[in-house]
Amino acid sequence: MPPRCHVIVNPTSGSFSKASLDLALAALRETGLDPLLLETASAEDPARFAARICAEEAAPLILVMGGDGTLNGVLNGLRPGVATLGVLPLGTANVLARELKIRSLEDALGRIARAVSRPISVGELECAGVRRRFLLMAGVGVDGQVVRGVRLAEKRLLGKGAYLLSALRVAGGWERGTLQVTGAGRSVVCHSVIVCNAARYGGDFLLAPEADLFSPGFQVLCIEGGPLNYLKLALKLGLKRPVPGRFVTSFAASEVTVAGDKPVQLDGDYFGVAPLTLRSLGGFVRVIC
Ligand SMILES: Nc1ncnc2c1ncn2[C@@H]1O[C@H](COP(=O)(O)OP(=O)(O)OP(=O)(O)O)[C@@H](O)[C@H]1O
Repeated sequence: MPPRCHVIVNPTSGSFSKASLDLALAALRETGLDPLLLETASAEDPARFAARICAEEAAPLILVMGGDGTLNGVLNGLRPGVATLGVLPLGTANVLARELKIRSLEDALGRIARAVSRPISVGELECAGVRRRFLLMAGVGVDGQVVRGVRLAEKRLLGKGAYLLSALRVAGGWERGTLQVTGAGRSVVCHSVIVCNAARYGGDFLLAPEADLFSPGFQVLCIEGGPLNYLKLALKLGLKRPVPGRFVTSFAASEVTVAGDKPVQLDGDYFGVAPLTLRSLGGFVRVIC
């Protein structure tokens, strides 16, 4: 019997199409795999499906067709060190796929056929007794506010443009409070913090080149100041220039606490409100790369 793989598909993700799904299933069968399709019907399904698969199989291969939010859901249903994940990017930003330098669906299918995988580290957030894992980044402050303010209808219509609209609304009602970020013997008072488990952010923008999915630990970027500083930061990222050091304090840490009461985003989806603690979990899951 051909080896089984589970294909968790989010039909609501940014660039999903029935044609892509059919192409992927046919390619997987051609590779000699037996794909079992699990189509999500709600935002809770990715984690539920992953938990069920890990309860039933010792070393499952789970392929995720969707974006970073669906991958985050799957990550949160996994048992540590058990599964191998494959990414079939059909989301809006597809940051994990970009981080793994996956260029297209066809490229992703080629990598699954070659079956080379490596363990990656992930992050775990703890907030008011709730734990949630993340693959890419946790943002507290302005980017949490921007993600919270994204309207679904605008995202469907404009894709990434919906984040720009939300950012304009955030700039219009600027909030001046501070956060206290503590980790690796440092304590920084700032306006926002982005704790990076991966180097890229929001697409192909290289925010934290020192952060490495394949090594434990985070790169912590503490941002000070008002809207002008965030605009400068966005322009530098857009122009592929290094992040400015004058108002961004950057350090490496494997555990970070954030005190303050600002909105939090995890892997591009809204989570809730700080305070919180973030920990790096080394070698949590293998990923096809
Ligand atoms: N069937 C579904 N109905 C509604 N929401 C879903 C469904 N399946 C998954 N979701 C949730 O939708 C959110 C967005 O999905 P996903 O990340 O796949 O697409 P995206 O937002 O277009 O891509 P990216 O995150 O890469 O920008 C995730 O939080 C995911 O858990």
